[in-house]
Amino acid sequence: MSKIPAVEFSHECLKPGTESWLQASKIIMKALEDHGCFIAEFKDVSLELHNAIFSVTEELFDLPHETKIKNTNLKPSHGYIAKVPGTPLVEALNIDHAEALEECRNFTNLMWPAGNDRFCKAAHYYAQLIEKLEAMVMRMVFESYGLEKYYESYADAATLLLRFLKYKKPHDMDSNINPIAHTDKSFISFLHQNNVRGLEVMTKDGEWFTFEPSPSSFMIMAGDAFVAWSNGRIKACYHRVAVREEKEVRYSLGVFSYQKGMIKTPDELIDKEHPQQYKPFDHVDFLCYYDSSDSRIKAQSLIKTYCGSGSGKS
Ligand SMILES: O=C(O)CCC(=O)C(=O)O
Ligand SMILES: [Fe+2]
Repeated sequence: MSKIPAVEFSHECLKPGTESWLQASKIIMKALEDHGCFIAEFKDVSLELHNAIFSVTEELFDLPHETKIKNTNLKPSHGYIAKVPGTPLVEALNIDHAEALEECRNFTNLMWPAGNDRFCKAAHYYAQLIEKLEAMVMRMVFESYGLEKYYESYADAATLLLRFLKYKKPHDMDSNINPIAHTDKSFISFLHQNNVRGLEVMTKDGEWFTFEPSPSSFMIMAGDAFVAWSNGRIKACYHRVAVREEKEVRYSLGVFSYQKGMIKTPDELIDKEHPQQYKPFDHVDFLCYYDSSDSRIKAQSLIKTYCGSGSGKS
């Protein structure tokens, strides 16, 4: 059985160009091309920070429904998500551009008009840490493909969506709390969970792998946009949430990286052996396309249908 590789990351210790950096790059590239995911043991996230962020997450979900619905966004799945048919016990709130303190503050003031500095600080600090992790991972990918000259423009166009998720335990067997298996629409996603396991990813052998919760463990998954950018070299991680434990409510945090504007496969990744598989596309437009698709096909990645070279998109 293939296991998902785990790599130790630390902003302080893992420096570009060092032997440990090159080693980590090799492991993550193979994992992204094989499974579409890997586990990061991100030492910058201490138990204390883990507890702090999940404590404010609980506080957020304890707010009344009337308050939570104020979290709106024109982009699909970027605002309050609740009472979705089929999964009524899953709830999510989202901070778009969470890397910007201003956006964390706006969200906080919307949820707590009298202010909640503890929440704002924890959310922004967490987003900044993931931003550092994202930068390390993506720099490794660009370098591994010999595309470091494009890294800065990628980083300038990257935005982070911070999602808080809650899975309530069902009181009856009829209500399902587990959303359908899917691939993310993001470029790359970072998943972190409280002490209740639930996230499962599909390995290259088609088996479900359970991600064990730990305060500094992150499941890093490639989304559909990453697949198109890499001309199909990187796989999108197919995953699902299956909460099997009865005892507690599950909370998780997702950080999803999106690109502002167009995503285009670098010319260097296109040649005779690797003909262009995806046409350039706008990331938000792809999200809208997915959102308006029939829910029966939502389990599929849809990126091929949307902008695959054989698709109708010109
Ligand atoms: O809760 C999780 O661990 C996963 C959530 C997820 O897959 C998503 O929001 O796309
Ligand atoms: Fe997902």
